[in-house]
Amino acid sequence: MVTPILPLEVSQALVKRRGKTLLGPVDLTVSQTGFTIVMGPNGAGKTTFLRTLHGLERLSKGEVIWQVPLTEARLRQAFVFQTPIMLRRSVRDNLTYPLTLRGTKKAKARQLAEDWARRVGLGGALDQQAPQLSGGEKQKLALARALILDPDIIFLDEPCANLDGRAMREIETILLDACDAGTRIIMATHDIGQAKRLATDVVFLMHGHIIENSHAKDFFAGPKTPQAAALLQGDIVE
Ligand SMILES: Nc1ncnc2c1ncn2[C@@H]1O[C@H](COP(=O)(O)OP(=O)(O)OP(=O)(O)O)[C@@H](O)[C@H]1O
Repeated sequence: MVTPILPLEVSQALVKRRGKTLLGPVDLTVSQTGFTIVMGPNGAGKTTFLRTLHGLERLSKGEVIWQVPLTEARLRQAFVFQTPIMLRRSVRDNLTYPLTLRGTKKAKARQLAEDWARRVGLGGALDQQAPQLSGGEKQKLALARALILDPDIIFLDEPCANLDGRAMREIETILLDACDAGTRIIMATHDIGQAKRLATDVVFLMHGHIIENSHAKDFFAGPKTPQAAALLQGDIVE
C-alpha cells in the first residue's frame, strides 16, 4: 500500500526576506481530505503561504513536514500558478511532457493526454499551439497538466483570476471532481462567491499570519475576526 503523504504538519514556519517577515510564524495541520480556500487582502501572504507549503520558499525558521520523505512528497504534489507558463508546443505535448519526464511510456502518455484534454474541454485543441490558447483555455490546460500526474495534493494560486463566469465554472467543476476523487486541494482566491462554492475549510491570512482557520460553514456563517467579517461584508480590509 502507498503511504499517504498527508497530514502535512506546518510548525512555526517563518519566511523572512531582507529583514521583512512575509509569513509567519504559522502552524497548521493539513488533513488528508478536503478543499481549503486561502483568503485575505492583497499582500496578506497567500502566495507565500502556498509556496511555503509546496516547498518553493526557503524557511527562515520552522518546518513543513510530510508523512513521506521530501523527495517523494515533491513528486506527489502539484502547483498551478495564476499565470500559467505554457511550453511553446502543442496542447498534446504540454500534457505528455510531465509524464514522459517521469518515465511514462510514449503511447500511454499520449493516451492520458487525450483523456485529460477531453476532460477539460480541450479535446478539439490537441494540436493547437498552447501559447495561442485563450486565458481560460490556458488555465484548463495548466490544471490538466497538474492533474495528469495524479497528485495527492494540488496548490492553486488564484487560478480563475481574470476569467469569465463560464470558464470559472468549468474550472470549478474540474476541481470539485478532483477533490471528490481524493485529491487534496489548497487554493487562494479573492472571490468570496467562489470560496463559498468550493471550500470545506478556510484559512484567513492577514499580514502573514493565519488569523482564522475554520470549517467553511462556520466561517461564512459567522467569522471570528472583525477583519474576516469585514471582507465578507464587502468592506475594504487592509
Ligand atoms: N521575494 C520577495 N522579497 C520581498 N518581499 C516579497 C517577496 N515576495 C513577496 N514579498 C512581499 O510579501 C508580502 C506577501 O506577498 P504575497 O504575494 O504572498 O501576498 P498575497 O496575499 O498573495 O497578495 P496578492 O493578493 O496581492 O496576490 C507582500 O508584501 C509582498 O510584497
